[in-house]
Amino acid sequence: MKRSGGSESEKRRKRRRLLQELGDQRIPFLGPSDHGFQQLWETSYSGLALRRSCSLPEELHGRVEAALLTLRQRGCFLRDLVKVRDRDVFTAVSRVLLGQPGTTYRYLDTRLFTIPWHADDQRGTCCDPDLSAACKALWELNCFFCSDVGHRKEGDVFKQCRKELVGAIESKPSVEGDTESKDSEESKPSDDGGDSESKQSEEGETESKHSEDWDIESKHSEEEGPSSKQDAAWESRHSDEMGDMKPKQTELGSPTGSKQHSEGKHTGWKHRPAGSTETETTGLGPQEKPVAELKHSLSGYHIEDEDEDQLSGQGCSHLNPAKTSCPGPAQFNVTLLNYMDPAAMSQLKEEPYYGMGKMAVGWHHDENLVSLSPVAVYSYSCHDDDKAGVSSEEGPAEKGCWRIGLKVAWDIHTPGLTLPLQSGDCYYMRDDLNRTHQHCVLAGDSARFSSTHRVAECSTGTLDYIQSRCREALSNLSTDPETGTHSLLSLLPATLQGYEEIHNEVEFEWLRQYWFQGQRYTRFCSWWARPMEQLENDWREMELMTQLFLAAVEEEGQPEEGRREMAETLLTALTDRQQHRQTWRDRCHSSLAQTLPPEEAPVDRPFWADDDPSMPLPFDLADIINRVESLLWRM
Ligand SMILES: O=C(O)CCC(=O)C(=O)O
Ligand SMILES: [Fe+2]
Repeated sequence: MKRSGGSESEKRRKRRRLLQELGDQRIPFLGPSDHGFQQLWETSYSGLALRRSCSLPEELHGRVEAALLTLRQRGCFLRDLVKVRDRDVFTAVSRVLLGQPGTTYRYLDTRLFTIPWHADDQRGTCCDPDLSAACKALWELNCFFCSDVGHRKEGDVFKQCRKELVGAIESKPSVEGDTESKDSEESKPSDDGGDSESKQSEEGETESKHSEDWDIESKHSEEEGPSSKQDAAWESRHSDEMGDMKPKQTELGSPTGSKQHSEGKHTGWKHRPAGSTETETTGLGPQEKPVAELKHSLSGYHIEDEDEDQLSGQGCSHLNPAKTSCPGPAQFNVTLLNYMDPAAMSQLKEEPYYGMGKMAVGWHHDENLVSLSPVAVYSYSCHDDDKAGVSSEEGPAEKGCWRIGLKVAWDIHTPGLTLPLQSGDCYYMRDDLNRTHQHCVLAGDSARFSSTHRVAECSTGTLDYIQSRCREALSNLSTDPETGTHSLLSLLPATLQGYEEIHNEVEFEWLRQYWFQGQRYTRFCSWWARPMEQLENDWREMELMTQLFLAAVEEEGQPEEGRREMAETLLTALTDRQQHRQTWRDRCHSSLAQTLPPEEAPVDRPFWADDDPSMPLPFDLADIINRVESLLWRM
């Protein structure tokens, strides 16, 4: 796995030092109702941009929401059994990857394969019409983001929205009657007489005290909490981290110590201007409203935006589904969809450093992205009709709102930032925000989806890429058309080494990654079935090539020097292969893997018995490795 900058131990040291310095104190964080929020956003989180729900075309909301519900209903959302610091862990959120056909996205030692989105009306035959429509809707959303994220002048989107936020806060939408919001003023870091400044110093990855790889490994880690049926297994493996994650008890002197208990102030914060009372009177969140009503309820809150007409109008040319590629400079090629219903989670971890609340996704950087590329996120929280009916006084959308948390990496000076998201809100992480900052997702009360659009760095992550690699390797295999006898064209060690590496790449980065995720891909969509079969056929030919390589090494009467070099090359490749096979076997047979239902259970494939006549070499390479080793000793 790629690691960026600094050694493990250096980071651990740095982290420890900063944690020591922080002691029992919490780092302050600001939400929209805190003084200084806007300024903090501008000065320390300027790469974050927000686009409110109301400024997206309603049709798009409708299609995207329907798509997400379809995908959920089909069971497409699954928790990933990822690897963090050599441990197998289930992600707390369930996920599915959509994107350009043949693209993959790799995170935490897991390669996700896209369900292809459908860019035009020529519907693929890989999935049924409902799924196909869902994929298309997310492609449309992707086009919207491609166009929107690079479209505006710096800061445009959120400046407008912040103005709106501040307006909403200043007008203290008392219709909501949230008394807690006042109390929370007392716990603002800015009210602590400068303590927020003085108590902080060079932190580090505080979050990483329970996940030391977090800052480097990025993306989701073990921080993702347990849930449902895997809880017990998860907890037993993570009791140490869970211990670490527990909020600290000593809060004295911490300006944010009481913040956690005053989450109401966030719930008291309203996006709507005072006077927009529809949600209150109906007690329903926007999602439950008829479209016309929704439009009306949002209209009082529209941002005065140069693109407003274009965005809310019918004629969004950039949404034209007939186009196969998206306009705009940001070419998001995948979206990783997340889903979590907090009610189904028996235990979510508390955000440990700021006291921000329960985390659905722990602190991380998004990994495997093109450097400096933006990330665009659509947030959809499903409102619970029953609850909404009961709490007619408070808009359910604000109560128990989902929030995104941000922090500056390796920094305990700068307060964290939380941004509540109402259903349909979108946010962008631009410039180097993802590199310099980390983000987490703080769970609200309702079930929630997000669609996170990314420019995946896929120079070695597309089907085209791996197919061309396979062709390259197989170009060294010659078959006599008359006898069918196989031979290797080149026996140069450097050449053979390259081809053995391709052999390992296709086996471990593609075949085993794919089958480890069980039947999940073929269950919903047949797109990958045939390519995977082809890759497996290519790989089998490469097994034959390795066998020929071994035969050449073991052949007597060759010049000693050349043979030694060949044997060493082969030994390295085989040892590597043997180790990786064992790692994948272990992953497939881990106790967590056993908890999965058959259709999701990892498959250890390719696997074959020693006496399988169709396979040129055994699965277990121990004997061959011994043979090559002793041959080298004898030389
Ligand atoms: O759900 C979100 O808003 C963001 C999720 C996230 O950070 C991720 O998937 O990497
Ligand atoms: Fe993320």
